[in-house]
Amino acid sequence: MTAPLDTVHLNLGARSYDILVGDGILSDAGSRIAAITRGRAPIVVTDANVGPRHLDTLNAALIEAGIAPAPAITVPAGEKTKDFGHFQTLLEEVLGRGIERSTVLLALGGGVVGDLCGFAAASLLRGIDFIQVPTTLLSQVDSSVGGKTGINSRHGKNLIGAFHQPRLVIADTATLDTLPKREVLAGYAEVVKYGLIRLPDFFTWLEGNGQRVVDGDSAARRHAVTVSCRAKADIVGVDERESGDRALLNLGHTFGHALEAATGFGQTLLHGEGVAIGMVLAFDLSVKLGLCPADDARRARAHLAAVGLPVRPTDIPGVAWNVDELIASMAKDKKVADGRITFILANGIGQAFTRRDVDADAVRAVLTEAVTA
Ligand SMILES: NC(=O)c1ccc[n+]([C@@H]2O[C@H](COP(=O)([O-])OP(=O)(O)OC[C@H]3O[C@@H](n4cnc5c(N)ncnc54)[C@H](O)[C@@H]3O)[C@@H](O)[C@H]2O)c1
Ligand SMILES: O=C(O)C(=O)C[C@@H](O)[C@H](O)[C@H](O)COP(=O)(O)O
Ligand SMILES: [Zn+2]
Repeated sequence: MTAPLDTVHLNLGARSYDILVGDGILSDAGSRIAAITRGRAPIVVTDANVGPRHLDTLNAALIEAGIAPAPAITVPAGEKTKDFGHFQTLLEEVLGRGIERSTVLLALGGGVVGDLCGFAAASLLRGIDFIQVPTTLLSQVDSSVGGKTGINSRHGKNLIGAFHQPRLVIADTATLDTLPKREVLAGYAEVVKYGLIRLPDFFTWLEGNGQRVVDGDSAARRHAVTVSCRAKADIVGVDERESGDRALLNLGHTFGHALEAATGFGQTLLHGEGVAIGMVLAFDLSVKLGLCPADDARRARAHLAAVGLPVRPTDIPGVAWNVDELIASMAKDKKVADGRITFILANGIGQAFTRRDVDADAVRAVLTEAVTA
């Protein structure tokens, strides 16, 4: 039985690849994987939550394609795994398997596994192939696509990494059936991001149907993942290395990454939750600067809140936010140029743009209001 799938193509010349989206497609994916590994077993990297739930399906697909699976490498679950220590351990473990330049890594998991495994693939033997099998909503709509890989530093989020494109992405939306609700919501923030950046009609669709996506309705979920992947592929296809429009995908992230850093990259604030709050702050800043109608900011905030996402820092219990620290952290953002932070702002829903010279007093005022609200 072959499950129906949508194919999104990311066009990057010699580095082009397909993103396959569908409900239950992992079981049928063995031959697609075998075509890349040339019939050999990939080295699967997964985490302690995902392996027990989805490794059997992947291994059965490999066996059906005539591949005897190798034992998977399991890393601890969670954001703290995206650090130097776990990166080193992973590299040594993969090297211990006796790899060649034709060895293929396969990331089975969320954005943490994908970013870590992708960076390992970028580094080992100066670059080997890897395949993404994302198992969180966030990784299916965002992190598995586009080739940003890396780890965090004590100086900030994703400050060490490489652009390294996967050879194939297999987004089986059925894997989301085992994902905890809080993680589904965190991923949903990145779905909303595409609407807020440049797809106003998609945002309107989400206002009416987003709850179905969050609740795991199969058709709605597949539609949301496919539209998101198409939106990201369109942007990355013209600006792989973020010299222009790719920065729009960072809507909410300058604030969000600073909020994540302030909470120590753990369970207090998930990446997607930081992005939800950050997008609301970006819209608030746009309104304060007279660039965006207040009603558009209200709609963005209202929708994120309606599905159950945090929309202001004070929605996160038990954190004493420090505005100076947040601003210092934002100053280490990768989009800083000539000492000035680049913000992603919006003229309205679906009308995001980048702006370098943002009034520092306005940024401080927006943050101060948000942490005291
Ligand atoms: N490279 C990019 O372009 C990009 C884009 C967005 C986010 N990111 C990064 O992605 C990371 C966040 O990714 P994430 O939200 O997927 O987090 P994650 O990888 O930590 O996964 C979230 C949690 O869900 C568990 N999990 C994963 N799949 C599961 C499943 N199917 N069933 C049950 N549990 C499951 C994981 O073990 C983990 O505990 C952040 O580090 C962020 O910076 C990268
Ligand atoms: O792919 C991109 O480009 C993005 O910005 C997607 C973001 O959702 C993602 O969180 C990314 O990792 C952030 O990139 P960074 O360069 O700000 O670390
Ligand atoms: Zn993100």
